[in-house]
Amino acid sequence: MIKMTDIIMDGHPILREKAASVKLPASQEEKETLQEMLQFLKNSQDPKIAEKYGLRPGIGLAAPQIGISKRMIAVLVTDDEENVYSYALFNPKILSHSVEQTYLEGGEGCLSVDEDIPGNVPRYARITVTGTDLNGSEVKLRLKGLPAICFQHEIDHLDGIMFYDRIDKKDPFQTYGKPVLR
Ligand SMILES: O=C(O)C[C@@H](Cc1ccccc1)[C@H](O)SCc1ccccc1
Ligand code: NI
Repeated sequence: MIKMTDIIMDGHPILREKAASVKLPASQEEKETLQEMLQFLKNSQDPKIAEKYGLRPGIGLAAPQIGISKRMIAVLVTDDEENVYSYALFNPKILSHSVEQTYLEGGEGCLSVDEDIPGNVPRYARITVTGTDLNGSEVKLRLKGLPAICFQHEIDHLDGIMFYDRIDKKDPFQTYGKPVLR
């Protein structure tokens, strides 16, 4: 199982690389890794398991964060209407996005960053994402709210972008449209 000791921390060069596309169909090993990434999120959101293994709750994880520079992400997030988004995708890509922006009220965090970095992170309010799931099927998702922010955070990891790169240095608490409440 993936534990916090498997998470690569900020400063490691792999978090600044552009991850390689996964040649499809994915290998058995790549499928097992992606499945383990989703399982980590489930474990991290289970109070008993998280407590037992000292897991930080996570709603997303990108393969570079476990030392694998491949375009693979897992997302396990609930939106404000209690819809659960549980996805493990190869080669996720933002196909289109709104002009309208948003930001997560209170700022963002990252499993690869221990310290709190204050500031609002501008994100697209709505995105259309595609990718290939563990069964090899193409998935197309239209997202808004926290799921949209989460997918953008994870896809940024595949391009070597950390959330704090996007915080305005001159005015970190600048707002971007209507906030997504935690
Ligand atoms: O480091 C990661 O990629 C996982 C992040 C993803 C994330 C951070 C901020 C906003 C959206 C996604 C972790 O899940 S940080 C923990 C967390 C938990 C609930 C809500 C926001 C952040
Ligand atoms: Ni992160």
